[in-house]
Amino acid sequence: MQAIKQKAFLLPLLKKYIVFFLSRHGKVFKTHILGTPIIVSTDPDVNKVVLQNHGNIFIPAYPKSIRELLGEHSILQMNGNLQKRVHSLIGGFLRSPQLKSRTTRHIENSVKLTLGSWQDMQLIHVQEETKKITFEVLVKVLMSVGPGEDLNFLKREFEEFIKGLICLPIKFPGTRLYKSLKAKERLLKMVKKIVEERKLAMEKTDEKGMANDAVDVLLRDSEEANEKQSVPLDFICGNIIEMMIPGEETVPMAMTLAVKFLSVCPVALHQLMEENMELKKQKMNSPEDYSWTDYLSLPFTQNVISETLRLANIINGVWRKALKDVDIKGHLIPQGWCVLASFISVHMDEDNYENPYRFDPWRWEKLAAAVNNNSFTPFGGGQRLCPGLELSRLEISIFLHHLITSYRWVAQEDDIIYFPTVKMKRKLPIRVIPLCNYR
Ligand code: HEM
Repeated sequence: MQAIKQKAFLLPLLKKYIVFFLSRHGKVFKTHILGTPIIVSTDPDVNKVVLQNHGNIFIPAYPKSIRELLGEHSILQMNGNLQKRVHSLIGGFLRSPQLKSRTTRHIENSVKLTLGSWQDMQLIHVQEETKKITFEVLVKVLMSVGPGEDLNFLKREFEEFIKGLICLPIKFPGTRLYKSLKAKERLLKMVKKIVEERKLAMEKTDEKGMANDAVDVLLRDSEEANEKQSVPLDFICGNIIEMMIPGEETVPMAMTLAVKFLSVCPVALHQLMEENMELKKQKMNSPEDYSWTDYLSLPFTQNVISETLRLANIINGVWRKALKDVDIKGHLIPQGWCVLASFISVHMDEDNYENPYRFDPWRWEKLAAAVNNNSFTPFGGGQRLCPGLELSRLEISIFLHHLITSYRWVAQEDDIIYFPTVKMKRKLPIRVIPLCNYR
C-alpha cells in the first residue's frame, strides 16, 4: 500500500457516532431515535436481507415531512408491483448505452461551460458549481429541458421545494412545509405542461425511436398498458419531480467530496492526473470524440470514485418498516418496527475496511472484485438499488477528467457536515490555476 500523508478530515463527531454504533452489543441492536424505538443494523448481511426485501416484508419509512412532500404515489414510497414496474422502466432507460452515449455530450458541454467560467473567478465554491452541472443534466435526462428560462424556473422552485424535506411537519401559511408544498404545486404546473405537450405530439406521430427522456418512457408505458393498468398523467408528473430528489444533491456532493479528499491526498491527485492526461493526449491525436466507455475505463479514476462514495456516505442508510415479524440471522424484527440499515457504519467498520477513516483509493485494487459486495452500498441494493448508479459514476468521471486536465487548485479550510444531510460548511472554496493547455 502506498504511504499517504493526509490530514484527518472527518469530523470527530462523526467518528464518535460511528464508534457509538459499533461499540453496542452486537451489530444489530434496539435503540430509540427521537422517541421512536428502532432496530439499527450495522451488519452487512442483515442489511442485504432488508434491502432484498423478499416477499415484500419491508416498506420504506420516511419522516412525516418527507412523506407529505413526496406524495403517496412517489417512486420512493410506492411498493409492490407498481414500484417494480416504474423502477425497471426508469432503470432500463438510465442504464441503456444509447442514453449514456447521448448524455455524455450533454455532461461534457455542461462541465466545460462551468469550468470555462472559472477562469475569471477569484474564488470558486465547488458545491455550488457542481450543482449547476448536475441539475442541468438531470432535467435534460428527465424531461429534455435545456438551458434557459424554464430551467432557471425549475431550479429556483425545486430548491424551495427540497428545503422542506427535513423540517417540522407543521403545515399552515408561513411554515417551511407549507412553502415547500406551494413550490411543488408550481413545479407540478410546469411539468404538467411539458407532459401534456409531449403526449399531444406523440398522438400525432406513429414513429417510435429511442425514448428521449424519462417523460417519454413513462408516457409510452402508459400508452401501451391497457386501460386498467395505465397510470394517470398526474402520477407521471409527480414522479418526474420526485425523481429529481435522489438525483439532485447526491451527485454534486460526490463531486465536491472527491475534490475535498483529493486536496488532502497529493499522491492520489498525481496518479489521477497522469491517468487522465494520458487519455486526453490520446483523444487529442484522434479524430474520435470521447465515448462514455472511455471515461469509465480509467481504473484509478474509478477507484477514486468508489473510495469517495465509501467515505462520503451521502445516503448514510435507509429506513424500512417491517410488515410482519421477521427473523434475520437470529435477530427478531417485530411487525411494525422500523429498521435502519446503516450503510455508514458498514463503510466505516474496521472489520470491513482497513484504516476506514483514511482516503485510500488503492484499497480498491485489492477489493475490485468486491465492488458489488454487501459491505459497499452507497447506492443501496436489492429491489430499490439506485437506478441512477451508472449515470452518476459517468457524471463524476467526466467532471474529474476535465477538472484535472484543465486546472490545478488549492482548497481552503472547510469541514464536512454529516447531519441531517452531507454538505460542506463553506461550500468548499478553492482557488484555481488554469493549465496552459486549457481549452
Ligand atoms: C452519487 C449519487 C447517488 C447516490 C449516492 C444515490 C443513492 C441512492 C440510494 C442509497 C437509493 C436507495 C434508497 C432506498 O433503498 O430506499 C437510491 C434510490 C434511487 N435513486 Fe439514487 N443515488 C444517486 C444518484 C441518483 C441519480 C443521478 C438519480 C436519477 C437520475 C437517482 C435516482 C434514484 C431513484 C429514482 C431511486 C428510487 C428507486 C426505487 O425506490 O425504486 N439517484 N439512490
